[in-house]
Amino acid sequence: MATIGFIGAGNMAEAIIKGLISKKVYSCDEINISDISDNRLDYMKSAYGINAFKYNNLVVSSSDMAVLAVKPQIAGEVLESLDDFPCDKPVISIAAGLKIKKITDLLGDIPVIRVMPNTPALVGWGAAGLFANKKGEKHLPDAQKIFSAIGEAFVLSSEEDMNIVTALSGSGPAYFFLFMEEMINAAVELGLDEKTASELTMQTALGAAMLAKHRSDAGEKPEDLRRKVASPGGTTEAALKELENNQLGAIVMLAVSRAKQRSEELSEV
Ligand SMILES: NC(=O)C1=CN([C@@H]2O[C@H](COP(=O)(O)OP(=O)(O)OC[C@H]3O[C@@H](n4cnc5c(N)ncnc54)[C@H](OP(=O)(O)O)[C@@H]3O)[C@@H](O)[C@H]2O)C=CC1
Ligand SMILES: O=C(O)[C@@H]1CCC=N1
Repeated sequence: MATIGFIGAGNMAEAIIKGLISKKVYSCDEINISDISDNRLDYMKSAYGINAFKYNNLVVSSSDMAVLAVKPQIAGEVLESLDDFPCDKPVISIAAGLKIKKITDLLGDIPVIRVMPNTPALVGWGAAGLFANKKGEKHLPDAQKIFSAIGEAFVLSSEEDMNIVTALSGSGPAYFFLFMEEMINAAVELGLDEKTASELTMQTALGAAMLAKHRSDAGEKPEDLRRKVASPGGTTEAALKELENNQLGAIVMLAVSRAKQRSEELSEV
């Protein structure tokens, strides 16, 4: 699929790039990156055999599609520094909170596709929300192809929804990792060795996610599956009561709302 260039080659760009190479969506020589850090460029070049550039402008001019993958706080200054941006070159922005309007204010009336990916893209299990401006709509199939190759891609009906998607699936992997960390800690504190605790936790998380995904086709929801684990008067019921009594639902609501609010705040920087 022609060439793709990443402005900023950090954690999320690496997850996408590794996914794209392993799924053969792009070959290594069709992927360009730029980054402020020479060490990072050297690492990415040697790890993936892709083309590394010191200057963001060179990545734009060498690529058919540009992916903006720097932190939202510096996205404005990075965009301002891109000279004479071609009016027909599509930009995929993965920066949390960064609105399409800010991008077109700085680069002109160009095709823009906002995407909120997540790091499981690294292993082909990403989840991404996409929204394009009018000019970007014709590039949406290409963007969907890219993000479906490394997971699942969902086109959103409004740009506003991007803040919720950011709080849900963009940040979401971290919530599950924290839950896994806490499960491992609990098992270790109760006397299990760390390796066994860690492997059992990971396999359980994977199994639960796979089961939920498979059974959703048959109309079964996570709450139905939860009930099948919790035998009346059994161990799971005892544990779930503790989670409920300690307001797990309210804590999750608070966390996801705060992430959404932070995404909205990042639109203002
Ligand atoms: N991490 C995640 O799970 C997700 C992140 N995102 C979004 O992806 C974007 C990148 O996040 P993430 O990969 O985590 O962040 P990182 O900090 O890991 O990556 C950003 C990279 O850009 C580099 N950089 C800094 N300034 C410039 C510049 N002027 N020109 C070119 N490169 C520069 C940084 O270098 P240095 O570190 O030296 O400053 C760093 O290597 C963010 O906008 C974030 O909102 C979206 C979904 C999920
Ligand atoms: O934490 C962040 O701001 C980024 C966006 C979603 C995941 N990581």
